[in-house]
Amino acid sequence: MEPCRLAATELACRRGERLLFAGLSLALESGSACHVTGPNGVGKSSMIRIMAGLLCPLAGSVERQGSMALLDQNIALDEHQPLAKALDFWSGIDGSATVDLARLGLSDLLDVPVRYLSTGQRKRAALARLLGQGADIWLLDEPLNGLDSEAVALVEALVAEHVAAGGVALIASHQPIAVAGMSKLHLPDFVPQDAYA
Ligand SMILES: Nc1ncnc2c1ncn2[C@@H]1O[C@H](COP(=O)(O)OP(=O)(O)OP(=O)(O)O)[C@@H](O)[C@H]1O
Repeated sequence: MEPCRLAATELACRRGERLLFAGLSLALESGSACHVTGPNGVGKSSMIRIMAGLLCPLAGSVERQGSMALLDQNIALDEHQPLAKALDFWSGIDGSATVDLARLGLSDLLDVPVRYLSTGQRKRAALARLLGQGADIWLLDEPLNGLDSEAVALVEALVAEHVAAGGVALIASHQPIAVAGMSKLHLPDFVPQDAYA
């Protein structure tokens, strides 16, 4: 994997009338991961979307070096297609990264239409999409939602492997996630609202 980097400098984010965070900085170099924590509504998903370039910050900047993949609640798979076909559509676009569908527990589900997949199965399918992209930088928004304990351990292993291979991972999750060496960024519950008045 080529060296990659994801950094934010002095980010601020406002949603509606509320300033969610301000003065937020971080720098993730190749081979590092960060767990963004904080209670519901503090702005974890908003931060991930800013890092992905999908949401404009109120202030600050983001630096990205390397290809990026985003895993969130939208799995972007055709609900009407069997899982194999829905995944094939993207592998035709993403390229040739090989995905071990058996490891993800998807081998027996390939002929099932995406709309019939359970919550955890959908998340596993989203992980297949993530791995298929072969991206340097992973942005994961609540990747453990809906997963059983075995699948949680699998996600932890996948992140550890990605980081060991020189990738970067930024993970927003209110659940504990065990990856050796991963840093933590706790978004504050209280932010003075007059900082950018
Ligand atoms: N499009 C929007 N317009 C206005 N406010 C929004 C919008 N999207 C989100 N918000 C608000 O921004 C705040 C932060 O939302 P966000 O989803 O980033 O939080 P979160 O920390 O990821 O929460 P959770 O742990 O519940 O997933 C919430 O109060 C939410 O209502």
